[in-house]
Amino acid sequence: MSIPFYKYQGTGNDFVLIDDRSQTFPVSKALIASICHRRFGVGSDGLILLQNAEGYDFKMVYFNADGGEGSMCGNGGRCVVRFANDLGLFSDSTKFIAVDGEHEASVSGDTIRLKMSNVKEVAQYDEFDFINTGSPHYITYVDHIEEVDVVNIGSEIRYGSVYGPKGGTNVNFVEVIEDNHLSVRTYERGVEDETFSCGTGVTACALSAHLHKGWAGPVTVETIGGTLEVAYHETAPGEFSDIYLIGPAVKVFEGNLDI
Ligand SMILES: N[C@H](CCC[C@H](N)C(=O)O)C(=O)O
Repeated sequence: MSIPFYKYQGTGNDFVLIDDRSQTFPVSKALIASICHRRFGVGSDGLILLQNAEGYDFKMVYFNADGGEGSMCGNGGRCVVRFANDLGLFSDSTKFIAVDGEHEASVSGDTIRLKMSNVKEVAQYDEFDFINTGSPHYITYVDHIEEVDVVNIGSEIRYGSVYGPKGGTNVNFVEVIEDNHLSVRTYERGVEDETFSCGTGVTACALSAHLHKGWAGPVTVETIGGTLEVAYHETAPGEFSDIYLIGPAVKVFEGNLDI
């Protein structure tokens, strides 16, 4: 069977997108992992099905590269918004549903502005912060981000005794560049590697930095794959609404999967 697919990337976080409005894609962990595999498949950090949903322009169903159904993906969200726009499902602004609830987004040129779920709780510890921005994020601050062994330290924390048994966590390393400006590198669970950018992670780091530094935002965040911006409103100490993840998302190529 031959299934058309589209490859998109947002700041180097790349995804296979499938128009599954007919809901005929044969979801299986092994199949999705093989499509995402960088040697045997198309190669991507995840796979997203665009499906119909009543009352919304579309539904986003996200899978990590290991084939497991993931929690929210911020860069994938921006890519599926661009995909829906390319398919003609909306013109400037959209409302869609994902695993963590409803999202609004708008498209302006190359830039996608995606509204993220509200954050009601930030856990702060001596060594790190923990924030769920649709996906779980461990956040720790470093002085020289280019020297961090992201894969080894990240996987120790992801599989460690605190978060391992709870389903794991994504692990972010943050260097403060100047006021309202960060550099972030992320170990992503489900990919089990460093990715070029992680949208929910970048969002969590911006909120964490706001609490540490008292910045007004928006916060500009450098990732390996490019620059993102996070705007937010702190409604009460450690509670945020109107959180927006802003940055580019583009189509790279399209083809057919022989499965
Ligand atoms: N790349 C994604 C995160 C995917 C979430 C996933 N790695 C997990 O928590 O299972 C992002 O841009 O937000």
